[in-house]
Amino acid sequence: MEIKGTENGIAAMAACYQRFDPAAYLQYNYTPPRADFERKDSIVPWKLACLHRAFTEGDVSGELLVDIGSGPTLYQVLSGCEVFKEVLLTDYLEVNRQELRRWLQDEGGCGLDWTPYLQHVCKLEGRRPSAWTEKAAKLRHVITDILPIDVHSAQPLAPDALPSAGADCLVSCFCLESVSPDLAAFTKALGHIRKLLRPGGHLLLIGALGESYYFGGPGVKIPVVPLNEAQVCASLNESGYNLIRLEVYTLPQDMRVGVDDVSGVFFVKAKKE
Ligand SMILES: Nc1ncnc2c1ncn2[C@@H]1O[C@@H](CSCCNC[C@@H]2Cc3ccc([N+](=O)[O-])cc3CN2)[C@@H](O)[C@H]1O
Repeated sequence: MEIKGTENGIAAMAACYQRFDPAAYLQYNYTPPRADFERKDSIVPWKLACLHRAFTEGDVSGELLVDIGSGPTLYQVLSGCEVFKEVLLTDYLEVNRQELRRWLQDEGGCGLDWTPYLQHVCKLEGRRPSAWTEKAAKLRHVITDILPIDVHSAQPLAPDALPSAGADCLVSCFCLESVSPDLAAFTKALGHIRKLLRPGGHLLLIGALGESYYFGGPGVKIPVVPLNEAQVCASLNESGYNLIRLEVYTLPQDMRVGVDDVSGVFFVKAKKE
């Protein structure tokens, strides 16, 4: 019964995503107060600091970084693009892949101005904020493709998408728990993406704690499997990762803006032994 339930849940989830609105989603989550670079306790600066530290503390290296479920956002690879020669972005929806392509081709009409994000990460790297144009150029150089992905498939990417050895590092932000109908599906998806990673490679995972829904557009209410820290740790362990670090951010009241019922955000650095 459980399996049947999960299959139906995954199909229902896919139907929800047909109504996902990238522009609205960007406005809900990637503008102030959640993305306020003047506020020490804003969520996006916290996420960027976690990613900067994880990519630059010396144990993460290689050629290829793959971002799992990029959505219409780029912030997740702003630090990684300085460490890896090649970055692949992925998403389930063509509307999101198109949004990313628009930015990459610098043709204007993007749903969000990423300049403040680029400037903030330059600051984290000890560079002058005006170096953001170099970082933008670097990003446009290292991102070599934007691929379709389905984390519920035992083979999430097309067979020839990655070198046979796999990716050297995976990053995934707010994806798995938002596309999984239950904890079993979340854990299984972690196992599916693990196969994309070479032995010794790292997984950098950011996700929501206590989230049961979010709005992917006006009136587009998308169910989320609510997770707590213990479940995240157990799922990582069960799906074959070694946990290196788990950090938690608890949302201040004024970050709860009605677009979801998130209570916290987790950051995980883990390794595939
Ligand atoms: N089967 C699939 N495989 C892979 N990707 C898939 C699949 N189905 C949909 N997708 C793809 O995954 C989706 C990724 S966006 C998911 C949004 N996650 C929840 C949202 C995000 C968010 C952001 C920021 C903050 N905060 O506190 O600052 C909180 C929150 C919590 N609410 C979307 O791109 C879809 O296109």
